[in-house]
Amino acid sequence: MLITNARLADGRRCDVRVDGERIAAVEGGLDTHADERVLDADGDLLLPGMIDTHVHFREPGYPEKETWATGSRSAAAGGVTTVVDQPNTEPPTVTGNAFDSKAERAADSLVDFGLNAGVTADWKPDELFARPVFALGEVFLADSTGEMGIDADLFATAVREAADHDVPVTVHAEDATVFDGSAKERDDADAWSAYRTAEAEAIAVERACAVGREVGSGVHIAHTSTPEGVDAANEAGMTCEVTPHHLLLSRDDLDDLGTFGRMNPPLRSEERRAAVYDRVRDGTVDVIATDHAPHTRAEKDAGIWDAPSGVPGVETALALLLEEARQGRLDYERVRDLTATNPAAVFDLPRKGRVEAGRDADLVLVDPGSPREIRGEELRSKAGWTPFEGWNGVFPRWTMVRGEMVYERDEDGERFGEAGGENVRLSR
Ligand SMILES: NC(=O)N[C@@H](CC(=O)O)C(=O)O
Ligand SMILES: [Zn+2]
Ligand SMILES: [Zn+2]
Repeated sequence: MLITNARLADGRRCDVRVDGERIAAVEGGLDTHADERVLDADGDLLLPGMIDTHVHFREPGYPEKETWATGSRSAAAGGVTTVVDQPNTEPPTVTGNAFDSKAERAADSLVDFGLNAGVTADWKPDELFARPVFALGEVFLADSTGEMGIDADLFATAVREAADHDVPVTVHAEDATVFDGSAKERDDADAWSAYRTAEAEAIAVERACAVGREVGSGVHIAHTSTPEGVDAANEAGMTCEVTPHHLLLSRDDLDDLGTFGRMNPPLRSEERRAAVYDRVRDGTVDVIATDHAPHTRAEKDAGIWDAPSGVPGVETALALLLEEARQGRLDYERVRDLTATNPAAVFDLPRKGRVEAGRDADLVLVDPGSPREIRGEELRSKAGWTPFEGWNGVFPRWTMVRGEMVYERDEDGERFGEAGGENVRLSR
């Protein structure tokens, strides 16, 4: 297959030859081979597919919230070619059997995937590390959906075990001992942000990084929501990720969002949001990941202390970032690095993350000048809602995973490919 007349994030014009699952060449003026399929990119932007290192696809256990089939369609339509699933399913992914049963469900995935292993008091590290685990994580330092919060001793043990097996660790860093209990008297949506304080994140990030340094290994901080958290991770020499919702939404949006804006860590002040954005723009933040955490409308439509935490996001992340780039607030190379090149480097995926000969043909084509309005009910996630209702997003014309089209949109409508996703820790 030859993709002609593409523009890369760095502005280069080129053709891209795809041979089977891999990129064979990236050059200007490649000649078409006999019988070769030609895809004209019409000068549009060709990016490496997004590697979303943080999704909750909910199987096994909660198929009413999401399945691998629906979650991965949402990913494909959003330009995400690899997803990494988190362990707070039912059963939690803390034993060999639980990992195996999740791997069976993941066979429904349209896109490539990683499967994380979790840590609870009764986890089985030997069983887990004998399997193709993507990372240990998210390791919960405080309770979130699934109530998998653990204590400091178990965390230190877990980081040591992971280092022994050369497996990366990702951390949900909040410290419940510094949550503000006085907020519990309120029942407005902002009470959640008042309760789970910014300080609770900073303290937990520092603690997690200190353990990483002691053990002599890296930890990756999931969904950092404050400039203090980002800076603490960065100063300790660790990596971190930011979600689109912490980048683009703040406590000021909670009047509109209500309990649909409840997530962990919670939305922060407009000042903190803007400071996080600065750190995303200047490269202090390594990765954008969605923490795609679908819950049904019915579940979210509850009081602030009863609604589950989490928002969907795998389909809208890259589209929102490309709209930020269209508006001139980010550049395309930064978007590429945050969504593909950096996650591939941080999590050691040498075949992913770049439009370069030898890498997997995980590719997304977008017309960067043509945004579309986001409508929750049109997204493929079972959630059927989004905190970005009515925002603009620049969505893919097509998405390809290892040379296979998984999503295409044109004047004739939309088409999805077949389930063919592979575990990225196998055979690599
Ligand atoms: N972020 C959330 O608010 N919720 C996540 C869990 C998590 O990532 O902490 C979920 O699984 O629902
Ligand atoms: Zn989390
Ligand atoms: Zn999460």
